[in-house]
Amino acid sequence: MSSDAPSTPPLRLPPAVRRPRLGVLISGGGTTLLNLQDEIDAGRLDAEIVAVTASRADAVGLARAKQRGLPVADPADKPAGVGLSEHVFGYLRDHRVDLVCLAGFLSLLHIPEDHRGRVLNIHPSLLPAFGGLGMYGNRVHRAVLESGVRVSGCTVHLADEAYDTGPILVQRCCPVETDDTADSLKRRVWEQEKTAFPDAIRLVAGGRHRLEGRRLVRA
Ligand SMILES: Nc1nc2c(c(=O)[nH]1)N[C@@H](CN(C=O)c1ccc(C(=O)N[C@@H](CCC(=O)O)C(=O)O)cc1)CN2
Ligand SMILES: NCC(=O)N[C@@H]1O[C@H](COP(=O)([O-])[O-])[C@@H](O)[C@H]1O
Repeated sequence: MSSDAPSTPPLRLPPAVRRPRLGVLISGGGTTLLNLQDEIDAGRLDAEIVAVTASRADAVGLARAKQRGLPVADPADKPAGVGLSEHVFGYLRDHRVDLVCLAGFLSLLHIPEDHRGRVLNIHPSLLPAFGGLGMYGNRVHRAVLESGVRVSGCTVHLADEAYDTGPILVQRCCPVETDDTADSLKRRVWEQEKTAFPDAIRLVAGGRHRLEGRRLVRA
């Protein structure tokens, strides 16, 4: 059967970059963003956060980022009639961002050609399970508990055109305990998220891997 639908070329990882300039996109508390800055300050992650913005003007993390001295663009400055993705990628381009980190960013992004393969997302489950539309924050942990699985964790993946379907870069797992609540599971998964995102940034910036279809392999 033939289709006239335009096919999107497969994602490719970018070339190595010694000290990546990071753009970080948030929607909520900014804990993931501040953890990245903590890792940089501790000398464990050789990177620089050069641009931060959010999908919503009331994201608490924006104030926390400003307090920390990070460069923040106010989402309220988006002109009416300009799409969120167009506005966000214009800002990231202006700041010559190498890698874009979706750190609890809750909107679907339309990723332009010059940023394909450079956008990383962290998700608090072991994808491909418990991902997709409606799966964010504690909703993920509640779905995990209701399913009865005994292991959960987090995934850092390259963002493609859809929610949570891009090639997987890093996964970390942890047990699901029989007396867990969504909050206790969230805390255990977060302990894994703290190192998974920096690991994925180092992996992509290192330039020593490539994608073979969806599979990450040594270059
Ligand atoms: N092009 C891509 N954009 C985004 C990706 C991606 O992989 N490709 N990942 C998401 C992050 N994500 C989980 O990791 C996620 C975020 C939000 C939702 C969701 O259902 N959102 C609601 C709106 C919620 C709100 O604004 O409060 C919705 O779309 O109706 C699902 C998954 C980031 N973007
Ligand atoms: N589907 C995306 C998703 O659920 N992301 C999750 O939201 C939290 C963001 O917290 P923060 O806003 O305090 O950094 C993080 O746990 C992240 O994995």
